[in-house]
Amino acid sequence: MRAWTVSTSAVATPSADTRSNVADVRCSGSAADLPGTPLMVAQGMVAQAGARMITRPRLRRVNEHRVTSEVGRLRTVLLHRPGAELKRLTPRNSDKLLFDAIPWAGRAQEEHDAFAEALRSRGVEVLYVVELLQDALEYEPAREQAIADAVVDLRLGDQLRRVVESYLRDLDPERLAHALIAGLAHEELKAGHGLVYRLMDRLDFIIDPLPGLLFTRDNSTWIGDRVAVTSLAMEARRREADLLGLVYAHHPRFAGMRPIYEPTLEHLEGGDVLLLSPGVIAVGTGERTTPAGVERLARQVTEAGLAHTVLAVPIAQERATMHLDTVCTMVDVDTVVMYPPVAHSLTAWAVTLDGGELRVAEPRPFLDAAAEAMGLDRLKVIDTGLDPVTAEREQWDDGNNTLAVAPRLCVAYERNIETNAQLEASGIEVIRITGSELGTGRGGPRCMSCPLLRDTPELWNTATQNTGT
Ligand SMILES: NC(=[NH2+])NCCC[C@H](N)C(=O)O
Repeated sequence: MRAWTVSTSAVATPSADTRSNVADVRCSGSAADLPGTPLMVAQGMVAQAGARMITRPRLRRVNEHRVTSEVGRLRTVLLHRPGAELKRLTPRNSDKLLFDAIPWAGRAQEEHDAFAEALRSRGVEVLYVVELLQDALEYEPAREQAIADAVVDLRLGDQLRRVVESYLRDLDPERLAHALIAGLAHEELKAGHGLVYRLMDRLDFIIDPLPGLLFTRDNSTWIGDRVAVTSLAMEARRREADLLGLVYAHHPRFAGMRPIYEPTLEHLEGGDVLLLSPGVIAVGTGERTTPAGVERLARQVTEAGLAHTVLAVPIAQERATMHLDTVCTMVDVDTVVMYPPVAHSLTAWAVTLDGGELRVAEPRPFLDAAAEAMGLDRLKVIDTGLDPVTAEREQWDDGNNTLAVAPRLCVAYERNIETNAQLEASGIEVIRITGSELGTGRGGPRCMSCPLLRDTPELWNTATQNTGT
């Protein structure tokens, strides 16, 4: 990774308006290959997130975000600390909001803080969605877009829509971000008269909460130096991508970056997207990502030179395997951990760009197709060797959903005792975190994290293949 140093004298002075705190400065130090590249510099701000004071990051270079693999040393990650939206979950709405149980919100926050701390203690910069969103909402066009997205719901009708719009317009960025994420309950809006408001169930929401935002992997995912703002398949999660889209479009940290995918395109979720190696992407297709979504992504990334091969990997259309990363994650440059029943039965259809057209190869075993595209003799599988019942239980509890912090170092839920023991027996260091409450949403460390910057591992730094960067 390049070491950038920035003249601190160029950092703008603090003020409430993010825009006024953005300044162009010049690189110094080891930036000889990019002389005079402009830096976007946002001043350090302090924000209240829950009960904790968080200092916002200060310096960012345009396009300082880049992810070319699953396992390169993790430098920057985007998380969402679960908040009031978890307290909206009830037995009546949890199915629709895609949670399998009602989480104890305070404990979930503690678990999440420990997750973030485990990453920080390994030198990872942790960003929070809510802070980036609040910053973005300082901009009038971002506010307008956010409000328009929130009231598009046809359930509202014209009259109530106008009331909600004017309610949201009166909120400052912090409270607006809160309403967009935690939702707006019927009782919170004193809309008084009006047919829709009066006929609505008192326990219903005018703006639905977004508990799924916890799983930042799904609503946006980075490929090289571009972000894919995804097209979420489940109604309950669609607005998440709108919020991430706002962040990437309006936050100065991402100025100049054009997304490679958008929520208006065919369904594609980040949990299905695995960056096997620079230039090679596996994309699961099942309950969430559609074949059309894989085809669209393949076109976008091959035409942009971000990848040379996209492997379409069909997975069972079931809740237990909603994304490819529920059954397979990478723990080293040439090693995956996989749910045993699928390890040798998954297939892959290799898609490449040939004379402007997408060419689709005949399906082959996933492990073979992946190894070939990655230029490896073989892709190693950590065979957890578990009996079928333990394997099924631990898969359900996201045992295969690890987050690599570096090659052979990953974060995993502690409860998956057998899977973690097998990982360690194979030479993978495991950072264990508790997830009894976080896991009620059916997602593990990989689902709860969106890497923004990883080093490219040594193996591929020297490789001659198309790196897509
Ligand atoms: N990448 C993942 N596996 N994400 C898990 C998402 C879980 C979430 N409750 C959903 O159903 O959408």
